[in-house]
Amino acid sequence: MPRPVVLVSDPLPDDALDLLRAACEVRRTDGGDRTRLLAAVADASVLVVRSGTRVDREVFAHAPLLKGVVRAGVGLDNVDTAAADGAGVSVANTPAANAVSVAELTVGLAVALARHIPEAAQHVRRGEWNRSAFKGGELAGRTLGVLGLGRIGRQVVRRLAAFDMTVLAHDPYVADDDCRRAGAEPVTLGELLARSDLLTVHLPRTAETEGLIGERELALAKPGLHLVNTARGGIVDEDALARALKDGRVAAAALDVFAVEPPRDSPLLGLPNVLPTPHLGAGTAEAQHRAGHEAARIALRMLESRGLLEAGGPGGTGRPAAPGRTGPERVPLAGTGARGV
Ligand SMILES: NC(=O)c1ccc[n+]([C@@H]2O[C@H](COP(=O)([O-])OP(=O)(O)OC[C@H]3O[C@@H](n4cnc5c(N)ncnc54)[C@H](O)[C@@H]3O)[C@@H](O)[C@H]2O)c1
Ligand SMILES: O=C(O)CC[C@@H](O)C(=O)O
Repeated sequence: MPRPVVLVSDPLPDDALDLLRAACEVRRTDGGDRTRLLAAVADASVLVVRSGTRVDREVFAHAPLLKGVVRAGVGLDNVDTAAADGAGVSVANTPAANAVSVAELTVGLAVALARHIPEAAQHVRRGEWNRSAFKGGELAGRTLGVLGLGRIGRQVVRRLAAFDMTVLAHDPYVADDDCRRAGAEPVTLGELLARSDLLTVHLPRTAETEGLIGERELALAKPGLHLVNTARGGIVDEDALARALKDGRVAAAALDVFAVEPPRDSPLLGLPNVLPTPHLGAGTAEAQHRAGHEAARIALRMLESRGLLEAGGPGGTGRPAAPGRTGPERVPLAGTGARGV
């Protein structure tokens, strides 16, 4: 049987690539280079991406052999899952792989805002030593608002509750009892905004969540709010947030994500009370190792289930081979609650 082609169009750790190479022909391309991507995907049976590759109808039209797309990471907003369904292509992600890393970055950003750490570091580097210019505030005793109580939101609750914060959460898809068990008081979005000193966003970017925090919502926010977004750009409207930061309704924002990345034209970049990071939430060795390995194993399982790889091979599931299984069978997504087709 010829070795199936797995196209990897975003950075993946070497050990995950080795897992794929043991059973497949692995080809690399740059998902940001559209022309090369469309040419390279022509022979691919599985495409493995992170957030740098837009997988849309045009990609499926250029990929007659494609059976699966694997997103090494959480957000599937860069994959058109309806178009994949139409093309008979399975889609999977690695929903749990980077939750701890994103939660830890969120805590770091919250503390950095509260204590002016980036500005203070720049100050010292400039040879200055004016300690009173950087008076901060404690997180202890303040109120945390978590928007989106999924995997990452829950990890953030656990960590910031240990800072002695009062914790509120808004997530219409989580039952109140479950929310309380996770350590947060369930509240409406309006109450979350009105009561939170620190608001942290952990939603997927969907048609429903795009612009969810806009002018009207920011007007409801408690004066002096600190906002952290490590989820997706566009959930918080950037123009509205820029206005709120300029007039002081929002005191400071830490943003790991932007509506367009890199965010060259964002109205937020020039503001002194914005702490931007370059989409670093999953940027740890541990998260990338977990996501890369999980993505590689899912890719192998997809190939097995389509009869393109012997079951039980390197990294395989060990399930007995099922001759003739070439139909459009769906590979279950890793973890629970993830979306896919
Ligand atoms: N910065 C990064 O590098 C990075 C890394 C991983 C994930 N992310 C982003 O973080 C997001 C959250 O990740 P997760 O693993 O916690 O996902 P998750 O699916 O476990 O949780 C998302 C939660 O949002 C809730 N939700 C959906 N619509 C909502 C709405 N309108 N109002 C309130 N809650 C709503 C869902 O019910 C769910 O509980 C991902 O979708 C991804 O976009 C970013
Ligand atoms: O690929 C990345 O590093 C970003 C991952 C992150 O945004 C995700 O949704 O998992």
